[in-house]
Amino acid sequence: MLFHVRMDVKLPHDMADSVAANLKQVEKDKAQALQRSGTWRHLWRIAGQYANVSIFDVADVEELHQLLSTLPLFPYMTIQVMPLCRHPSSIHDDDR
Ligand SMILES: O=C(O)CC1=CCC(=O)O1
Repeated sequence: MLFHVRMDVKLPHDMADSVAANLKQVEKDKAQALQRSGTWRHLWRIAGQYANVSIFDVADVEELHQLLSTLPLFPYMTIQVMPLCRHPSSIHDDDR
């Protein structure tokens, strides 16, 4: 199942720079591993915002929740999820 996910990140102003840098690095490592495995299909920065739009390819909504809720930045993100299904006019065979 494909899901469109928007993540808005808001780190506390009083978070130490070193803590923030470490969290971002661990998040990056996890995100890149999930991209390599094909689970995190797309990752886009929303221009001008500390936010991203992503496409996840997971078995079901439980897997998506497990994945999102264990991201290192999860406590600092507002997340919006949209389930996707194939558009009848799509020419992309992997849109499912
Ligand atoms: O910077 C973000 O948008 C949050 C994030 C998701 C994956 C990652 O590496 O950073």
